[in-house]
Amino acid sequence: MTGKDSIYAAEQEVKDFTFDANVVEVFPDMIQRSVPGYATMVSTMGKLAGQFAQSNSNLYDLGCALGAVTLSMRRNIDKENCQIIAVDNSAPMVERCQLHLKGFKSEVPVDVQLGDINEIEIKNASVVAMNFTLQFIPQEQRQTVLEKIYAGLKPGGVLLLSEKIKGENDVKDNLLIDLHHDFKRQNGYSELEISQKRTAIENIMRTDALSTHIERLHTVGFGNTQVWYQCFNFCSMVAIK
Ligand SMILES: Nc1ncnc2c1ncn2[C@@H]1O[C@H](C[S@+](CC[C@H]([NH3+])C(=O)[O-])CC(=O)[O-])[C@@H](O)[C@H]1O
Ligand SMILES: O=C(O)C(=O)Cc1ccccc1
Repeated sequence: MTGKDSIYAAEQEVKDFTFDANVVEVFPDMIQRSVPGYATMVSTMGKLAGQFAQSNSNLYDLGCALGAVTLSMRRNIDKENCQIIAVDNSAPMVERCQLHLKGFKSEVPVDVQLGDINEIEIKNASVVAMNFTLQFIPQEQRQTVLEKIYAGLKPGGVLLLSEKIKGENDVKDNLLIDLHHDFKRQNGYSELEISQKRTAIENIMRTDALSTHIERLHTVGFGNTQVWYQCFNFCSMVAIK
């Protein structure tokens, strides 16, 4: 069973963060204590998926981790002949996700795939969800990924995108970072855990400003983009084709 995140509790030589078996064990606790509004984002993405799902189409959960968004989307789909394709490039995540999904019954088929977002095909999609995943794609590749998603979406289809964001200048960025660190402290993380985690993700998770995200979504063709959630430096958007 999953446990409490104490990965950075002891002082250590901090290496780049990876989604390995140790992280899988504590992932639900880690994400719940680290991301303000995570449960709200997951449940609302499910509602939006239910609203935008089209009959005879695919719904994608890219960077599915343990499948929280997949489960939330699946609970809300009431259209005929939909299937969910959940993708993650971490083998231990995919393995645990498959196990986890078996615990819930549904009519909607789910295909959990080990794969890289840069390499998978997106086709006949009414909904594509990326809940804190684009941030792990190198910045110079993000537009290409979004172009592929846009091309694979049906007219009226949506991208549901949640991201940790950077403030628009250093003053605003530091204000958001301080509020987020306070949130983590309140959730029981020590100063050492907060600072070692920050070091672990600084090379592998580069955040963009919200304005960069919005401009990029418009550049690839999305006509309507709406931010529907923001708390500190955590944000969720819906982009409609
Ligand atoms: N190139 C890639 N291709 C596929 N997967 C990737 C890639 N890069 C990273 N990942 C995967 O993206 C997920 C990011 S976690 C998403 C939470 C989930 N959406 C949730 O709603 O609970 C967010 C976080 O922990 O910061 C991990 O499982 C990675 O293995
Ligand atoms: O763990 C943290 O403090 C982070 O900021 C990383 C993060 C960002 C978004 C989703 C999950 C974890």
